[in-house]
Amino acid sequence: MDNEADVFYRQIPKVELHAHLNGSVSLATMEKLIARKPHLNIESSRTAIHSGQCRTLNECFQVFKVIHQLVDSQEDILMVAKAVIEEFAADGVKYLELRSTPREETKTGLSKRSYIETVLEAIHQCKQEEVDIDVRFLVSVDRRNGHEVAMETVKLAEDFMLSSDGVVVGLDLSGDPTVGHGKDLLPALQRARNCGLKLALHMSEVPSQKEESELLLALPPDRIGHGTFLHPEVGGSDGLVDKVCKMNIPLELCLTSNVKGQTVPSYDKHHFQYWYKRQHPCVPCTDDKGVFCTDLSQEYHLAASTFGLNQEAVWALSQQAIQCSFAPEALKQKLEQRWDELRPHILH
Ligand SMILES: CC(C)=CCNc1ncnc2c1ncn2[C@@H]1O[C@H](COP(=O)(O)O)[C@@H](O)[C@H]1O
Ligand SMILES: [Zn+2]
Repeated sequence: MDNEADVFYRQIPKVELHAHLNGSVSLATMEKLIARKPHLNIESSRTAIHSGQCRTLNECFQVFKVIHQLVDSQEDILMVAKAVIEEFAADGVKYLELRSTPREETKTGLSKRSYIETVLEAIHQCKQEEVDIDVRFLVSVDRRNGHEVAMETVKLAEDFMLSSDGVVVGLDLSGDPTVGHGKDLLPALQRARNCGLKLALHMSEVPSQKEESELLLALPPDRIGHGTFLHPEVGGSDGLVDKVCKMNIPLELCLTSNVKGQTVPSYDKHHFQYWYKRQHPCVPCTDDKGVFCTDLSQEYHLAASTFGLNQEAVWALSQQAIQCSFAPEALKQKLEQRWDELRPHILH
């Protein structure tokens, strides 16, 4: 990618709505963690998928297991979360919704509650240090862990929504899409929705989740992660597409993640095209910038170069993401203003 274009994508203000904390850990931070835990004997090549490499979905999920071994104490989480926030800010991200699955680790005394508290502390410290980014947090439910854990996580998210000064805004449903069924998690997701948590749900990330997607759409979610197999050309249906369009549910689209995870065969076949052509709200996101060796500027650059978007269109894409966020109205307005002020300096 040439330099001049690179500068443009880095300069434009951006909104990141789909970033898993432990998948976003950079190589530099990973090396610090590895140095802290030499006994684990983990090589940094095992925690990322480099350019040109592709892995099966199953292999990708193994990577998270390795990372979780390296990030298992409050000290680790604080370091990782601060670094991730600072890196997004350095990439020109002005508003970030970070998501993570609360975990407990008996050997380090980590509880699910202290896990969330530590992420919130990292967000707080970045604010105090005047890192130029607004951060909100989504609590993740790992679909693999079933109904009971999901319900427990929702209750925790509810508590923090009420006590975190508006930092905890929603719930994410994620985890290996080939494991578990969304129908078992409906009561927990319904409860989250009823108490005012926003829902960002991974949906149709793999084929043959049509029935599950129907059920999840009935909630309905406030945003959809991936939605790779929703449309009829790839085994979804017009019915699913109609619902998503009628309810105007934004899609979080992660090009590199889908290509490296091999759910999409190549960039030009990415479903960004399908939805963008329909003028449906599409938000480019990184998913796991550490694991997939990308950043948000690169994702915008890829979308633009693959689908022929000019600078105006790229700007509109990044601005549209503000309205797709779970930020309160006042913050959305502040961000819109920021975009308007920056525009004449960046767009020529
Ligand atoms: C394997 C692959 C292609 C990944 C991209 N697609 C994904 N689909 C579903 N869940 C995900 C994905 N990437 C990350 N996650 C979730 O995020 C977790 C890592 O971040 P965290 O520990 O929640 O902070 C993973 O264990 C998984 O539960
Ligand atoms: Zn994801």
